[in-house]
Amino acid sequence: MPEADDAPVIVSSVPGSFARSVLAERHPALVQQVRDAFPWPPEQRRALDALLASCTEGVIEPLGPDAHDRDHWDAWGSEYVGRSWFDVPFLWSESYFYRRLLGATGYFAPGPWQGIDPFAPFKRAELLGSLVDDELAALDALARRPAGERAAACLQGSLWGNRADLGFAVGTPDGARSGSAVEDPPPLVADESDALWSLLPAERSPGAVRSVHVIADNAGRELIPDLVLIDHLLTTGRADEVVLHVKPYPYYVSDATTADVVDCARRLAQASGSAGEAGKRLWAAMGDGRLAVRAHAFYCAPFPYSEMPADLRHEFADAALTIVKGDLNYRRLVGDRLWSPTTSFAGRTAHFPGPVAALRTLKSDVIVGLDPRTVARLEEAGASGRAGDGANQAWRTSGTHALVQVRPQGVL
Ligand SMILES: O=P(O)(O)OC[C@H]1O[C@](O)(CO)[C@@H](O)[C@@H]1O
Repeated sequence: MPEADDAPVIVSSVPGSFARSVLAERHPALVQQVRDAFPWPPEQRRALDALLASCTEGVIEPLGPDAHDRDHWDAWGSEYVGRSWFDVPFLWSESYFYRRLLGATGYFAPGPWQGIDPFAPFKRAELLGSLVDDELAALDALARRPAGERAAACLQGSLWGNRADLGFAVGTPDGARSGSAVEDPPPLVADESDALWSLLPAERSPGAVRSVHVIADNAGRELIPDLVLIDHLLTTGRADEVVLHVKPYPYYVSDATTADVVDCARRLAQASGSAGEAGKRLWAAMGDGRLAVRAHAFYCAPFPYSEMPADLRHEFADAALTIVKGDLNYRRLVGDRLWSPTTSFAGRTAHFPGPVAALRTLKSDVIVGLDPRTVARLEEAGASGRAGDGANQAWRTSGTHALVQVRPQGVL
């Protein structure tokens, strides 16, 4: 696989590819699930049916003339209009699919369905589920452990929370996957946790305010451990303030919006024991500005982070560290291309305006920053960890593996 900047952009037209399966199987299944999840009026049902036909057999059509963001999407990809969804960059077609799905449900248009999150029933079921109760109760035992162990556990919880996303469950044979309560996770394929902590020492002399940014991924069982990690950073003095970046509208099924942050903070604050204490601290931190939420329009744009606008660049440049969560953010961070897995992570993230860490379980073909022995071991073992199971690339997409990769500023 190529290492140069001209590594092939991932498209969905390659038979048997992961990207093809997302468009051919996952998107139609999702349209059906959203259609069934609400008593939509006829107009929305017709629009969802039209989207289903378009994304499976049709071509990309422009947004309607009244769409508030028509100009944006014209600028972002008018050259794709009239082409098959499968033939354009995977990152673009997925992003546009979610934009169209929300358009079909009336999310953007003035009227009674405006602002209704079509994925809310799935998010709500997860947040109210007993798995969250178990994960919150586990925080009591964590509170009794030494500081170093607590830090490591908070980081692991946030990392493996990425395995619990709902979009990933759509179309999988078992319908859902285990999440942050991973019993016995395999070793990380890259573990630069020490470098991450070294950027945020707890002991330090008084000085400038230290900001940490977290680019969130999924709500629910991922965002709760993210918030626990944020609480840990704030209470241990590793961060003076945290900025949590979320999506400006529902996206990729379970991606967190501001409403989801509030729901998760409330779920924590209403829990008993250590979880409740953390929740109340987080609630207070949001109230006094030590925990701020941002929902920049760029987070739903179909582009890599190398193309982020100047105002976001400016924010990250001043951060002690930006933690980038999840698979989609990883694709946007390093570029949605078929890189050689040994391509340098520092090189691929050199565009990022400040120290950056990726916490991600592997759910797509994009991967960089591995050492050759790890690649050989993964390709030998396939997805399951059993040698010779015949699925030697599945480790990239199965969500069973995870990584912590860090680029401290200035290391290229
Ligand atoms: O929630 P995450 O970790 O960003 O994962 C979402 C992943 O799901 C997919 O969209 C497939 O549906 C991947 O392409 C994407 O990267």
